[in-house]
Amino acid sequence: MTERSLPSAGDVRSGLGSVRAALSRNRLRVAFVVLILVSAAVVASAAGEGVSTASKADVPDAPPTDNHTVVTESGRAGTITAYQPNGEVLYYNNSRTKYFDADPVEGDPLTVEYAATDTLHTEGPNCGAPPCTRNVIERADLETGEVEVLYERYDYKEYAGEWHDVDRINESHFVVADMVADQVFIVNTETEVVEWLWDAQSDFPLEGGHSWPRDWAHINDVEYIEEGQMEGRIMASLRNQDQVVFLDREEGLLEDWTLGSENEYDVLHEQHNPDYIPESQGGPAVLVADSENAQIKEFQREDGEWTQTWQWEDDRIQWPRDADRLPNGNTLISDTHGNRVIEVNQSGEIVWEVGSSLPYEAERLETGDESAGGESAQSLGLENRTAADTGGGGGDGGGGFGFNPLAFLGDLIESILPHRIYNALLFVSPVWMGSTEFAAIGVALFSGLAWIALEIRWKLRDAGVRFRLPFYRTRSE
Ligand SMILES: O=[N+]([O-])c1ccc(OS(=O)(=O)O)cc1
Repeated sequence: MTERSLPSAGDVRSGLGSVRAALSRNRLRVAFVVLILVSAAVVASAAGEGVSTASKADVPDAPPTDNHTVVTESGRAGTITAYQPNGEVLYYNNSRTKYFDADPVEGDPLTVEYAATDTLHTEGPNCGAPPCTRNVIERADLETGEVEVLYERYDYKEYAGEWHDVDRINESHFVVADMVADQVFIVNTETEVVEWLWDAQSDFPLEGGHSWPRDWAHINDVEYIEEGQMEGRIMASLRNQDQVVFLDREEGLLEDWTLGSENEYDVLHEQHNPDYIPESQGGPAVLVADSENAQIKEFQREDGEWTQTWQWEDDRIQWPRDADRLPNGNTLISDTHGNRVIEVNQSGEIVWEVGSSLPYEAERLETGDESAGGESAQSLGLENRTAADTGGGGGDGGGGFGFNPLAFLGDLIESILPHRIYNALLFVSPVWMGSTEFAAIGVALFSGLAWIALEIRWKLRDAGVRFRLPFYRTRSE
C-alpha cells in the first residue's frame, strides 16, 4: 500500500486553475456555436425568401393596372416578361442569355423590339476564342409569341460585349449603343449598311472611364430625339464617364449639352437609361436612373445649363437602372438590387409593385416609348422624396422597435464599402442576399476562424508549448 500525501496549496490552486480554464473554454465554445447557429439561421431563413424569375412558373403575378407592362432582365437569368393589365403573365421568354432595353412598336402596342444577347461558349466559325457574344435586335409579338430577328452581329468577347440599347429611327434604321467598340452607330437593317458612326475615342481620353479595351466607356443607352430643338440629335449614356452626351450627325459631340462629368458623383454616378423629355412636355429635361447613387433624378435645361429638379429614393432602392415618366405623371422604376419594379405617383408614394430578380428595364405599354407621354418634373411640380421621408436613412439596422445587431453590422458594411463594390457583390450573389445576410456570413466565418485558432492555441498550451514574443523586457528595463 502506497502512502498518499495530501495535496499542497499549490496543487489545489493549479487544479482550480485548470477547472476554471476548462469552464471558460467551454463557455467560449458555446458562444461560438451560438454565433454560428444564429448566423446560419438568418441566412437559411433568407434563402427561403427572395423572388425568382428563372422560369415562367416562378414569376410572381403583378397587381392590376390600366395597361400591359414589360420587364427585362440580364444577369444570372435573362428574361423578358409581359404582364396583362390584370397582373397575370401574358408572355415570358428566357431563351436568350440576356435581355436589355425593350421598346413598344408604334401602332402595335403588344409588339416590342429589344436588344438581347447570346453568350457563345463553343469554339466554331462564329467564335474563335470563347466566350463570344451574339447581339441581336429582335421583335416579339406578345400575343402570338412570334419572335423575329431584325439584325444581328457576332462580337469577340462576352465581358462588356453586349448592346444594352437600340432605338428605332424609322422603318429601316436603328441607332445602336455599341458597348463592344465604344461607338454609337446608325444601321439600315434592310441593307445592313452602317450609315453613320460616332466613336467615343474621338472626344474622350482613354485615361478616363474603366480600362480599355475591356470595358472603357460602357455606352449603355441611346435615344433618337424626335421633336423640339434637339430633333434629329442622339442622346447617349457613357456609364463609365458618368455622363449623358448629345450627338449631332454633322457636328458630332455637342459639348455644351453634356450632363454630368467624370467622377463628379454629386451629379451622376454610373447612370442608366436617361430619357429625354422635350419642350412640348415641359422639357428639355432628362429623367435618369442615377444607379450608384441609388436615386432617380431629373435635370432641367435652363439658361444653357442642367439643373437638378427632382429626386426620388426610398430606404430600399439599390442600383436602379431605369425610370420612365408615364402620361399620368407617375414614374415607373426598375430597382435592380431592390429586386422590384415600382410605379410611384406624383406624391412619391408607391402605387404598383412587382418582384423581379434583377430587373434591367420596364416599359408600360400603350403609353408610348420610354417617357414619350410624360411631363417633366418641373411642369408637374413634383417634390423630392428622400429615404428619410420613407422612414429611414437606408438599411434596417437602426429602425424598428428592436435592435438587430446583424442588420446594424450589415448597414455598417454597406456604408463602408464603395457603392460599386457592394453592387458588384450583390450582382454575383443569390437574389435573397442583402447586407444582413452578408453580415451573418461574415460573423459565422469570423467565429469559425477564431474558434479554430483558439483550439490550436489551447492544444499547444496543454502540451506545454508556449509562444514568446520576439522581443521582451528584462526587469532592469
Ligand atoms: O448581364 N450582364 O452581362 C450585364 C449586366 C449588367 C451590366 O452592367 S450595366 O451597368 O450595364 O447594367 C453588364 C453586364
